[in-house]
Amino acid sequence: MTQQNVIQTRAVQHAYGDIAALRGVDLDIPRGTFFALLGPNGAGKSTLVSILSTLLRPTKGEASVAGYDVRRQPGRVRRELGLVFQEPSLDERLTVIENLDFHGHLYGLGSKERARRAWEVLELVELTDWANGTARILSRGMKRRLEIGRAVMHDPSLLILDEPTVGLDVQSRHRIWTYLNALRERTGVSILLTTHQIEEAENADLVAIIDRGEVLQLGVPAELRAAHGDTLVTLRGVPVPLRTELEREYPHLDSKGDTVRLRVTDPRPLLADLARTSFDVRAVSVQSPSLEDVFLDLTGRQLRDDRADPREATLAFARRGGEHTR
Ligand SMILES: Nc1ncnc2c1ncn2[C@@H]1O[C@H](COP(=O)(O)OP(=O)(O)OP(=O)(O)O)[C@@H](O)[C@H]1O
Repeated sequence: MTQQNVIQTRAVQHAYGDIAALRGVDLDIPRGTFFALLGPNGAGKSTLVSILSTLLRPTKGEASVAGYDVRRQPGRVRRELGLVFQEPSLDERLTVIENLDFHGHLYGLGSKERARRAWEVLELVELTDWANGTARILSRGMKRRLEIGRAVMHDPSLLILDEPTVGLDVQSRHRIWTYLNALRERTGVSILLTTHQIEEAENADLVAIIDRGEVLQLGVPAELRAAHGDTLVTLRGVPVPLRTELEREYPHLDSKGDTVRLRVTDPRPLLADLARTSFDVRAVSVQSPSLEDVFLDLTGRQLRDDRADPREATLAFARRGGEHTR
C-alpha cells in the first residue's frame, strides 16, 4: 500500500451477522485531503470509520491508514489517528488542560512535549482562558472544540470526525469549521469527515457518496454536481407568448402565474435563447445543483430520509460504540 495515500481500502466488506454493512469499498485518498463520506443513516459510514480506526475488523478486504495495515499493524494505525466521535468522550472531572495532558500521556509524549502541545492546541481552539476549569462547565460547542484539540495532541496524520457537529447550534458549527481549517493550514493534517449534512461535504476536497454499503461516486464536489445534478433556472415575469415558446422547447417546465422553472443540465443554451428573444422577463435566477441533487440522481431517493434524525444517529452510535469496545 502506498505511503502517499492517507487512506487506502481494497474491496472492504463488513457484515454484522447476515446484514451486509459494507459491500466492497475501494478508496485511494491522498495525504492532506479533506475527505467527506456523505450518505444517509445506515449507509455504512460508521462501519467504515470503525474499520479504519481498528475498532472493527473487516470481514473481507484490505485497509490501511498512512501506509499501515489495519489488521496487521493496528498499534501503528492508532498512532496515526485522531478521533472525534459523535458521543462526548471527555473526562468531565478533569480540567481542560488535564484532559489534554492525560491524552498526551496515553500516546507516550514526554512532560515538556505534553505541556507545549497542550498550550498550542488550546490556543488553536481558543480555550486558553479555560485551561484550569473543569471540562464539566464548558458549553457543548466548547467541549467539541476541546475534543478536536485533544484528538490532534499527538500530531496524527488523519483526523477522523464522525458527524462532529450533530447537536450543535449554527454558530458553534461555524466556529468548529474555522478551527478545522486553521488546523489544516498549520499542520497539513488529513481529515475524514462522515456526514449527512450537504453543506459540510460541499467544502471537502473529495467526497464519496455512500449508500447501502457501496461507494456510488467519488470525486471533487463541483465535478460531481456538474456530472449528476441539473441546474434550476427560474424566470419571473414571463410574458405568455414566451411561455408558450418555452413549453414547446422544454415540455417538462413547471409554470405558476408568470413564473417559470426549468431543470437543465447546462443552462447556457437557454440563457443564450433568452438573450436573443424579443420578449423581456423581469428576473432570471440560476441555481447550481447541490450534492443532494447528485444523491437523488444516483439513487432516486432523498439523502435526508425520515430516519435522518441526529438524535437517532447519536443513539445508534452509542449502541454500537458499546459493542465495539467490549
Ligand atoms: N452493531 C451492529 N449490529 C448489527 N447491525 C449493525 C450494527 N451496526 C450497524 N449495523 C447495520 O449496518 C448498516 C450500516 O450501518 P452504519 O452504522 O455503518 O451506517 P451509518 O452510515 O454510519 O449510519 P448512521 O449515520 O446512522 O451512523 C446498517 O444497516 C446498520 O443497521
